[in-house]
Amino acid sequence: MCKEVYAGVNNSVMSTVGKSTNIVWYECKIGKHERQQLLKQKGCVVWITGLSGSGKSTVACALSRELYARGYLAYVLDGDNLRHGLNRDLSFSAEDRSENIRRVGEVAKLFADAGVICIASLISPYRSERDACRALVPDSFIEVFMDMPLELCEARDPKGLYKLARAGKIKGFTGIDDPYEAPLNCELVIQLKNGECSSPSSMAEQIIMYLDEKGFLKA
Ligand SMILES: Nc1ncnc2c1ncn2[C@@H]1O[C@H](COP(=O)(O)OS(=O)(=O)O)[C@@H](OP(=O)(O)O)[C@H]1O
Ligand SMILES: Nc1ncnc2c1ncn2[C@@H]1O[C@H](COP(=O)(O)OP(=O)(O)O)[C@@H](O)[C@H]1O
Repeated sequence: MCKEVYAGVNNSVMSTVGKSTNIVWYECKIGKHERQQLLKQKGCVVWITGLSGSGKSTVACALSRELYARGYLAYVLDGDNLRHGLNRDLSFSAEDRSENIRRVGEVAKLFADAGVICIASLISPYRSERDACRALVPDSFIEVFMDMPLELCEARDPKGLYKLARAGKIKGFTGIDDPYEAPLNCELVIQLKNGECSSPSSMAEQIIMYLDEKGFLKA
């Protein structure tokens, strides 16, 4: 929340934002537009949501690779990886997951402002928090739902976490004893076709086609 308080010296607008008082936004001469011209692309956020094991990290990296091969700059913000650093203080409680999503949304916004195609891949189980991230970059948020059945994710179980959750050794595991709220109005849904999972590169291609159609792959 930003509350304008008063005009300080040089008529600069002093604000209170969250717990910060008396702060002033500093505008740089080189902005998003200039950076986009340099990179010949539009900064945006591709937000990949879905259950653990649904293929978020795989498609995020495939997308980053395919974009790189075509000369576009992308950067992956992966939930698991960010929990090794920026978000290492957060657990999997509802409150901490919300804070996790909020922080990743803010970081993604910075990357988009830098002109980069930011690919955020995290479970992000709550609709309202994903919507809040969308509201940070309203015209450049592409929500991608990895709509894979729980049974498939659980059968994959690459880290053995579902097994532990079923055995009661992990409490509050998404899809088992913690909620996942599927998107209602997302830009892209990636699903099984005739019961088969497409290859990561064809999923990446589906996203690239969308980015191209919407004009993100030109300045
Ligand atoms: N309780 C519980 N529930 C879900 N996931 C768990 C949990 N504990 C650990 N993990 C591992 O953490 C990864 C998810 O982290 P995220 O930051 O993406 O989660 S969230 O968006 O805050 O819900 C997730 O990685 P992915 O499998 O890549 O999704 C899991 O490996
Ligand atoms: N399109 C795909 N086809 C087949 N296997 C896949 C595909 N995408 C992911 N996988 C496999 O599924 C497992 C989970 O993928 P991962 O990307 O780690 O999911 P998430 O990041 O959602 O947890 C991995 O073993 C991965 O190799």
